[in-house]
Amino acid sequence: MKIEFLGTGGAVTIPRPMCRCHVCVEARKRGVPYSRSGPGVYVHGPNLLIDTSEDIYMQLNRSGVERIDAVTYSHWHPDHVMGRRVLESMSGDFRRWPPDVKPCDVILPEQVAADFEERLAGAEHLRYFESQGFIRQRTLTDGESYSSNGAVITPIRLAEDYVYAFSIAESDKRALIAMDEMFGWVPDPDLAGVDLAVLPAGIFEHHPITGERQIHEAHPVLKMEATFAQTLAIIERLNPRLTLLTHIEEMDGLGYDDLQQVEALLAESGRNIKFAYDTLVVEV
Ligand SMILES: Nc1ccn([C@@H]2O[C@@H]3COP(=O)(O)O[C@H]3[C@H]2O)c(=O)n1
Repeated sequence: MKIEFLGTGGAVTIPRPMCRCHVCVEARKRGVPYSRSGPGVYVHGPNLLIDTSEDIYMQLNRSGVERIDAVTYSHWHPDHVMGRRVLESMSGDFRRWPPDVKPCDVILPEQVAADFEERLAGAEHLRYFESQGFIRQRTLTDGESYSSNGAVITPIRLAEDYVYAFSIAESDKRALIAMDEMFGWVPDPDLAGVDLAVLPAGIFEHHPITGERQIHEAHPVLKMEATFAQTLAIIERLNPRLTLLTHIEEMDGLGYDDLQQVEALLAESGRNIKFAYDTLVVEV
């Protein structure tokens, strides 16, 4: 299987509109890999799209994706779902009569399905798409898996229990893809040693090169969002062959070159941890 990073930004993408910080100015000038659009990953093989940020239209048009056999969502947050109308645009037949629509499977882990009923009109929107034949919805109870083109996809509920990571097994390869929300998560031992882990980088309480504090110790976000240091501890336990970090927030003020330096420091201590960037494709 191949993992394609459609977007490696977080809730605040890079560049942030009208921001004049050096990271945003550089991203506006240089584009990818300095720019980072909304969170989204596509898995070639199962042909599975994970999350649809507001940037999904641009991302799919820019990408090597030729068909989507299934879409799933990690959680209800707006930065991960607000591009969902792509399900209509990619499947709808608006001229033939009767229309020749090929529905796409939308696989919802049970808590995500429940949260879509309460949040951002997600369930209403998906029910409309289903009524038009654009999608077929399927809710997975926790522990249940879904097969697509020979790959087995299992949602894994995180400590932030409204959020799921996805274990994807295809022939003798295993990938773990977590789109966000590592706070408090202790990976199950049976996940140890996956070939590839895709994880959110976490927020940078300290500058990863200078060590300088970047987030006030009393900031409430430190009680809600995993930090980069906490993410590194999770990686220690998970012990993947390769880790790719994503969901990199503009407000952390780290550009692509900064993160390349961090990669080099991690490699010096024998850790195979890299920062993903928009359009990156990795063979597992
Ligand atoms: N003070 C804050 C608040 C939030 N955040 C990031 O914004 C994201 C909001 O949605 P999320 O996907 O839960 O992840 C949050 C943090 O990355 C942040 O980095 N700093």
